[in-house]
Amino acid sequence: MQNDIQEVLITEEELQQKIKELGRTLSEEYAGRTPLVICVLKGAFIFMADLVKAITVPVEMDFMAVSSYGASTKSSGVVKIIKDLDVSVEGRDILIVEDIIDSGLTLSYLIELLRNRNAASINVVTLFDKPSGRTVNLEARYTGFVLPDEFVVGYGLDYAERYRNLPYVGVLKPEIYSN
Ligand SMILES: O=P(O)(O)OC[C@H]1O[C@H](OP(=O)(O)OP(=O)(O)O)[C@H](O)[C@@H]1O
Ligand code: HPA
Ligand SMILES: [Mg+2]
Repeated sequence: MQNDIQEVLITEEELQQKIKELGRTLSEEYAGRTPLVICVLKGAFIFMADLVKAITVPVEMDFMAVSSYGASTKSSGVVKIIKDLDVSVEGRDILIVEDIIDSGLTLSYLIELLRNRNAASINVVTLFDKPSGRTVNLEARYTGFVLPDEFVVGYGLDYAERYRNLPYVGVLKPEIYSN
């Protein structure tokens, strides 16, 4: 697996340090409240696990699975709900946890959905942002790292379901995509 990586963009240490910082900021933002933290599966599961441990206010958690990339490096443009939330978001302060915003299609779809379900507030924290990929106008309130225009893997991010378990983020060797 390590041999498939051309370049490490963000190390494990850099990721962990940034997540601690985000946790501190979010703990201040939500002081006195109990947000419903929503993990966007599958990609965000590792970030979610580390982030909630760095948040010191009480939180409730739920999970939603959506997919638009499949086994491709390009968004299909169609966001498919694979698993919906278990709880109602009505009147809740929602914190959406994403691994990456690329085209922005996944999040714009989710935000619209949660607005229609009458959430009290909706904030987004994303570990990675790739502004060059954007096809809809959308920004997260909190962003960990801004990435260059390259398809990345690791720390939850996959290519054809592999590489999610790398503890760092990197770029694959080009020959991997043509296999
Ligand atoms: O801004 P966008 O262009 O919509 O891309 C970002 C979304 O794409 C990825 O999910 P994917 O559809 O690959 O599903 P996965 O999380 O199960 O890998 C990623 O985890 C984000 O949710
Ligand atoms: O760069 C990426 N890597 C993995 N999954 C993704 N989904 C959107 N962009 C990416
Ligand atoms: Mg994916």
